[in-house]
Amino acid sequence: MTEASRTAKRAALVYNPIKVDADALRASTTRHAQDAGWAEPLFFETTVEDLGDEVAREALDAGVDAVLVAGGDGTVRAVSEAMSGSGVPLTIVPSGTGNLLARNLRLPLDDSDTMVRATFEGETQPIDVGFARLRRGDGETVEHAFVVMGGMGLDAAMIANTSGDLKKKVGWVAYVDGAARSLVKARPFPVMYQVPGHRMHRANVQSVLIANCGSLPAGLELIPEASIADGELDIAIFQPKNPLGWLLVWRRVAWDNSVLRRFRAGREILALRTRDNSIRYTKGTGIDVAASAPQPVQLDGDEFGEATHMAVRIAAGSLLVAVPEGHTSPALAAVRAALAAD
Ligand SMILES: Nc1ncnc2c1ncn2[C@@H]1O[C@H](COP(=O)(O)OP(=O)(O)OP(=O)(O)O)[C@@H](O)[C@H]1O
Repeated sequence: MTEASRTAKRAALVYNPIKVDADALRASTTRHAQDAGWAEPLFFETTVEDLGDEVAREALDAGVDAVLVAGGDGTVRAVSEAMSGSGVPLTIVPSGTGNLLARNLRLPLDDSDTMVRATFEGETQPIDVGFARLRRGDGETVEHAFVVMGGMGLDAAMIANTSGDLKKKVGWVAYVDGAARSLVKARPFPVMYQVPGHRMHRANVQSVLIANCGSLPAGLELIPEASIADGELDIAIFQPKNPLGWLLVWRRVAWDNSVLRRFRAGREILALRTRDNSIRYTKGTGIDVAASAPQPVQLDGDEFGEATHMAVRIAAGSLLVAVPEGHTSPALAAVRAALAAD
């Protein structure tokens, strides 16, 4: 090893081999690393057993200066979990059907070369990461991160009921099919929930959704105010009274939030609808939700089994993401403004 290669910076690429063109991505990472004077990159593949968190920790232990992740939302979630708090920047190379984090950061979705280059020449921005500690029915606890959103109840059941084959064919539209099948069995369940600094509530809910950012594919805005860098989580408590109530929820999610909000007249219509309390929004640095019976949980669109208790906290600004030079998005612009004001 030469003196130069010992002191040069090094990147690691973590990728899901069933989701990406591995040869092309490795070649592009090597080429951009060389151009920037960095050492030969390290390459790690995810496996069915390790969705990416273990190899990302291996890369961090090897002392890398940057990590790139290429895969679907599950891979991005797992790698972000390992990288949170490390101070090492993460580049998201969009590769799945959802690309939820990349969409929320308004990153280019079809230009992996630009994202790879951002690792070596771009800028970094801190974003928040959510952590959900789940207590299982048998008392066991596990903690996992989410970068986009987590939830307990119907939203998780909907994901569990979504066929993988259909998702491959039609992408996120498949969740509508999952939702339809879950709705047939949907029963509200009683929970106690508390946001730090607020009183405890008791409610019959169909779903509790906790968002770090608010955009879903197809232009749906689930929690439009959710910002990925405000140090707070946006929480939606779904309390439809009956299956028809879900039509109201979907109307609000798909129509009100995505369409009406863009127009002033639309915003006036929205204001008139606040009496319909099928969704209650709140905000906080976390939430504790206790259910009387185990309920399904999802994190960033992947099933995480059932839990009786979910304690969610935010690790504010704990993940550094690489963005192309000069890149901005509403969420990142807000962070820059806040940093400039300090
Ligand atoms: N080496 C591998 N061989 C086979 N399957 C793998 C391998 N590595 C990961 N997987 C599988 O890939 C899935 C994770 O995929 P990933 O999150 O990258 O995409 P996705 O869930 O389809 O995301 P999206 O919803 O964005 O398309 C897991 O089911 C995991 O078991």
